[in-house]
Amino acid sequence: MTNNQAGVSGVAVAKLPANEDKIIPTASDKFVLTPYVEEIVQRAQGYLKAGYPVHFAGPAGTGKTTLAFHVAASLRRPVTLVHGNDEFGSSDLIGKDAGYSKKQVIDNFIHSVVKREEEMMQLWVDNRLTSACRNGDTLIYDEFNRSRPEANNVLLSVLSEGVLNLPGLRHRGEGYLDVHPDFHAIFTSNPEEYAGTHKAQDALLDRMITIRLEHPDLETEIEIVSKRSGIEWSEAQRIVRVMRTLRKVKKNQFKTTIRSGIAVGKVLAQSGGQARWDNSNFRRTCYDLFNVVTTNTSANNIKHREQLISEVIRKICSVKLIKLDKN
Ligand SMILES: Nc1ncnc2c1ncn2[C@@H]1O[C@H](COP(=O)(O)OP(=O)(O)OP(=O)(O)O)[C@@H](O)[C@H]1O
Repeated sequence: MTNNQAGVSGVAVAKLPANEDKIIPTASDKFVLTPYVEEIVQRAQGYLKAGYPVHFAGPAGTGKTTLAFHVAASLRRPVTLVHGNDEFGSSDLIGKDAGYSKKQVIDNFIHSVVKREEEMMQLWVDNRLTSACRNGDTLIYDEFNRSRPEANNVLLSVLSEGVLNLPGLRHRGEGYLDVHPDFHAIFTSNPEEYAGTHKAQDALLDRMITIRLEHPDLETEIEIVSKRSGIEWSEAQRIVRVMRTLRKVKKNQFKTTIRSGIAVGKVLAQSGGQARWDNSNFRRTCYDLFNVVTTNTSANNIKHREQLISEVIRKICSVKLIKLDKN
């Protein structure tokens, strides 16, 4: 990604003007807006309009970040993007002192007298949250629970009182910043992720409205896989039905996500083949993408899981898929 292009997998195309630490998201024709997506978008827009931050929470690949960008684009304000990070301190959000600047005046107006005046000034550099609050931008805080709760504490007064506490600027009489009325915040998190995440403080969750996302409905998944990979709708339908059937096999824990479906579709599009059981390339790609196992899974178990995937592909691909029912 270059400095002038930022985006979420091509869904919301975003531009970053040179010298600006911001993104201007614009609508993209790759974004899929089915009734399922539309309902979520409208709910989020309604909450933001009412002055509440929105939090998209859901498992990996359920479209949280894509939705966050799409909803942010509809606010027509620049977007400040922050990714949660375990190493963040509050200064990574608000800013910090960046040294001193020294001003020296040497007055030699009277020939025999030299007067020297020195002034030291502390230099402060705003970080992303501060500039978003100052300018009324939209903050997207992706995977905010990857940052430690202490780092996120600065958000409490921003979200409830509309005030950003900047202790580092107290000496300049700017210790509190009134948050710009156009400022909005959209958060994302994955409550199922336990590696590298922290439990968000209740006080923060209480200040936002959480929209829980699950895997989208059948129609939406097919549309996304088809549009994002470039394969025919009918081919995407087979891939998605394989994914959705595997998801129901609880014991084997197949974590098939739209992302893996898009990847299977892209490989298929590139090889020019079809999503059929007798296409060994297709079967192999499904094993590689859908059979995600841990390092200590035995070779026997991996084989068994591949057989299961193969059976599901055979079953799905042997029926004529013309009707779209929502299961
Ligand atoms: N409405 C949509 N239109 C088009 N593509 C979408 C849509 N929703 C999701 N996608 C695609 O699905 C994939 C997963 O979406 P996204 O990255 O937003 O999920 P996520 O929930 O943020 O995932 P993670 O938790 O892993 O970061 C991406 O490739 C994205 O482009």
